[in-house]
Amino acid sequence: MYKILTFNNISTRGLERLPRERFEVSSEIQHPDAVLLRSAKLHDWAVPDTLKAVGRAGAGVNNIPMAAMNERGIPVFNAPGANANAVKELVLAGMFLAARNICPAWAFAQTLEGDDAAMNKAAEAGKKQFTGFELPGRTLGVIGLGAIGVSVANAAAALGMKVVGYDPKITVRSAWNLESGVYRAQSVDEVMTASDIVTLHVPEVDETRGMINAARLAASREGQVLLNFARAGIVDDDAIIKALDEGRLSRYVCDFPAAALKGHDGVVALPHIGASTDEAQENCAIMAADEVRDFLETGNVTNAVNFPELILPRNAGGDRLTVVNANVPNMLGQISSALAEAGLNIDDMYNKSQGELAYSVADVDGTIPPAVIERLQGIDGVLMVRVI
Ligand SMILES: NC(=O)c1ccc[n+]([C@@H]2O[C@H](COP(=O)([O-])OP(=O)(O)OC[C@H]3O[C@@H](n4cnc5c(N)ncnc54)[C@H](O)[C@@H]3O)[C@@H](O)[C@H]2O)c1
Ligand SMILES: O=C(O)CC[C@@H](O)C(=O)O
Repeated sequence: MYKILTFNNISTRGLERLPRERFEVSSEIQHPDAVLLRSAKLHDWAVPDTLKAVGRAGAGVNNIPMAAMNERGIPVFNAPGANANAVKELVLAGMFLAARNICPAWAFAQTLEGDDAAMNKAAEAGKKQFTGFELPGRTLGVIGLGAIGVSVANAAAALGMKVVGYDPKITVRSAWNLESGVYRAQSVDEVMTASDIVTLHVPEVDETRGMINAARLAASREGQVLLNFARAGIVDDDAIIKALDEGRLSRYVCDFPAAALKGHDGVVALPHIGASTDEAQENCAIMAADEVRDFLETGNVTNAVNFPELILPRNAGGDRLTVVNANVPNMLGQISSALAEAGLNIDDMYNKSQGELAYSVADVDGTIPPAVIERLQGIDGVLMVRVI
């Protein structure tokens, strides 16, 4: 029986993928084999020795202590693209909100008083302050052309916008999916100066933290609208307020309320609802649950951000050994020697590496004795050993 600890509300459609006869799933489990979570922050969590996998029912993994997971040889699975449509739709809503001054116009309408005639008269008199602009012909800058960025870029192109995109590590898949008319910028600065509206779709990592800062905003196109449905840390909130006050930015629409932003007329801050649709929550939960289940039951890896993709069809017969180790020389030799010395033959084996980690799955022709497991665990650089 595998034990799965949940940290957030995970859609029941996802939890149903973990059959109760083989998986115990609860938010109060001790000694979990795996966790499923959304945005809960695990940085201060004492990682239990029993943990073998993390399933993030979403895209971003900045709430997970990746270094600690790598040190223990624990894969972190996520759900790439599973909430991209939900975020794209909210980004489009954000563009329309900003272009048509919908939030202040709505706030104004709520202040109207009197009978219908008086309200109508005041509405007609006041509406000129909310004159906006239309999107066709305007330039949208998209920073980060992954699942969400590509989806937003294509939708904006379909609305008649010019689109400028920047992503130095764009994948072949994203490049294939991207509208051919999207102009490829060479830098963040180029996007900032070329665009009427800029939208951010990068992960929060060291390289992107504080990416939109005072210098970049000072050089941006005057009156720009900035949309941030990626992560709070990518943007310097104090610099945003200054840019709004100076008119460099006309509106900042984001998914991340913060003290520095509160109460400013130019800010529309939503409560991190980019992925909050039934469809996205189900897609993410199903994908993460399937990935974690497959890893626990077969050792196969799909969509782990820190592990190589590895799928080895099960060779019927003996045990399956999985080993995670530091990506250094002579590990495979030591692993196969330990098996050979115990008289075990390897029927099938697959080894791959990614970054600092290497992962091996081997099907052997018998039962792996506890002494061999202990020996494997004792090899310098071996981080995790499992027999399935
Ligand atoms: N508001 C929400 O609820 C919500 C929902 C989903 C995702 N997100 C955030 O959006 C981010 C993007 O999601 P996604 O599904 O598109 O992820 P993704 O991995 O498909 O795409 C991210 C893209 O950013 C690019 N990138 C990385 N560093 C870059 C840099 N310095 N400059 C330009 N591009 C860079 C990558 O090459 C990649 O193509 C997530 O990491 C997450 O933080 C927020
Ligand atoms: O689970 C959520 O609601 C948010 C998820 C989102 O931030 C993500 O990175 O996928």
